[in-house]
Parts: sequence; structure tokens; C-alpha cells
Amino acid sequence: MTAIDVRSIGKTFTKKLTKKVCALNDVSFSVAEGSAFGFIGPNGAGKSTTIKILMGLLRPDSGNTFFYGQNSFEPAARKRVGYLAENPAYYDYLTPRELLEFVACHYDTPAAARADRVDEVLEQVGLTAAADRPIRSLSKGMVQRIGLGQTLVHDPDLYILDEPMSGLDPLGRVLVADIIQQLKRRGKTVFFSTHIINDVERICDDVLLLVGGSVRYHGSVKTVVDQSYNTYEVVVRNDAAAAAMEPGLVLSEAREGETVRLSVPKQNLEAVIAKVSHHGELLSVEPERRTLEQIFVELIKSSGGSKGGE
Ligand SMILES: Nc1ncnc2c1ncn2[C@@H]1O[C@H](COP(=O)(O)OP(=O)(O)OP(=O)(O)O)[C@@H](O)[C@H]1O
Repeated sequence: MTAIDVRSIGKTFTKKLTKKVCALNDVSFSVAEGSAFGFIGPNGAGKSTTIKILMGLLRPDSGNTFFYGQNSFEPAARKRVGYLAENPAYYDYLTPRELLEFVACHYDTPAAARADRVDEVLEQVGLTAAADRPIRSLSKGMVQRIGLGQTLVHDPDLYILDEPMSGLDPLGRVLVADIIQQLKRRGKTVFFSTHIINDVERICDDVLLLVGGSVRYHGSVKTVVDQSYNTYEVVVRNDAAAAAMEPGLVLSEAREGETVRLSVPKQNLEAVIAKVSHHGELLSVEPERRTLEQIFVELIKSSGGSKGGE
């Protein structure tokens, strides 16, 4: 079964009474149950708008969204979801323990089990030592971890997290990545937006790249990364060999003194090696591995840059 189904959603905002901003244009995708799903895109791509629509905080102009086959606008559908908003604001006079107890009261956690569950979650997000300090005295990263904690309290099946890594130091990011992986091992589904593409490469099964309100890529992380092995780095000794390349044979070239490093698509490798052997000296040929981040930055640039749907 799919945990999330987004079918052809569209959303246009009106700014200053007349200016229209198309935030989402016919966006469709689904998220498999038990997967970790990275939702990425440049600023203004429409990620938070999508998430707010999923959580019933905004109405789409067109299209529908579903959790486990049930319309996500039904409160019953959202009971199975833990949600972390992009810029959450909490009652800052409460302590993390009080906040989590408050959240637990709103779900079906039996009263007798609440205190133990809250202790467990505080431990999980590394806040046991700060459990009884007012939230206003905590750092940004600690508040972000409370935010993650409040999604965990009722042990939901589906997690929708809007930038869970934001404001965290490297250790905090590792902690959040570990929690996401533990949830996945327990069969839970985690859908999160982020600007840190390396985290997506490390944690996620699937990824969706949104640019200017439209889907630019949706598929498995492994497929994208495997494709990146389709280029080779060819190092040659002299410039004449590089100069002899026809346009389109190499993707890029970088010069370092006498050597030239050429980035060559697999299908052109034979032709490039033949040219090099004729005009210069071949020093090495190695498979080149581009990261998911490099691949997506190229995709974003080729889609016309990073500006949102304005
Ligand atoms: N309430 C609103 N009123 C007018 N325009 C809005 C509103 N909310 C979002 N937008 C516009 O819709 C577009 C998408 O915004 P959204 O916040 O969904 O992007 P995002 O991908 O989450 O960006 P970021 O990575 O910066 O958080 C942007 O052009 C934004 O200015």
C-alpha cells in the first residue's frame, strides 16, 4: 500500500491583491509504505506548500492528497501521522517534558503509560538532561529536537517532517538520521524535506526533486547514483590531445600544468581514447562518481535555475 498519494495538486497564491504566484503545478507522486523519502528543491520550489496541503493546513486549487488511501483532509487519516512544521513555535514557558506530555494527552496514549513514553522519547532525541528546563532557555538545535520528539510520542506510522535537519549541528544531524533509519527498520514511513542532499543520499530510498512548482525527478536514489557511474575521468598529458576533441565528446575539462582532466560520458569513451592516443599521451582512465548533490544541482540549473514559481 502507498502511505502518501498526491494526485495532480495545483496551488496559486495571490500576492499584493493582483500578483499571481504559481506555487504548485500539477504535482503527482506517491510514497511507498516503509520507505524513507527525500523531498528536495531550491528555495520557493513548493515543498512547504505541498506539506501544508498534505497536513490540511492549506487547500489545493485542484487535485487530492491521500494517506493510506484515505483523503488526508479527514482528521482520522491524520491520526496516523507525526508532523514537524518548518518553523514550529511552542509554548516556551513549558519544559520539553511538559510539552511532550501535553502532546501525548491529545492522542490515545493511555494515561498510565504517558510518563514512560515521554521519558523514552526524551532519551531518543537526546534531551533527557534538558527535560525540565523551560523551552525558552534552550538552543535552536534543542528546540528542533523537541519538534522531532513531539512527532514520535504517539508512535505514528507516517512521519512528515519539514526540514528536520535545519538548525542542527553535525551531531544533531546524525542523531536525526539515526532516528529516521530506526523508524524505517520498524516499518514506518518517513517523508521529509531538506536542503542537505547528502543526507538524502545516505538515508533515503526515494527522492523527489521539485523545481518551480513542478516535479523534475521522482524515483529511486540508487537509480540516480548508479547512473552517475556512466562518466569517466580521462587524464591526458598534453593540450593538443584535449584540443583535438570534437564538441560534445567531453562534458568538461580541467587543466593542471601539463595535464588535462576530461570528464567523458561512457558512450564517447572509445572515441576519446582513440583521439588521445593519436594526439597526445593517455595517463589514466577512471570511472567518475558524481554525488547526488552534483547531479541535482545540474538538473536544477538545466531547469532554468532556482527561482520559485513567481
Ligand atoms: N501564503 C503565501 N502567500 C503568497 N505566496 C506564498 C505563500 N506561501 C508560499 N508562497 C510562495 O509560493 C512559492 C513556494 O513556496 P514554498 O514555501 O512552498 O517553497 P519551499 O520549497 O518550501 O521553499 P524553502 O525551501 O525556501 O522553504 C514561493 O514562491 C512562495 O513565495
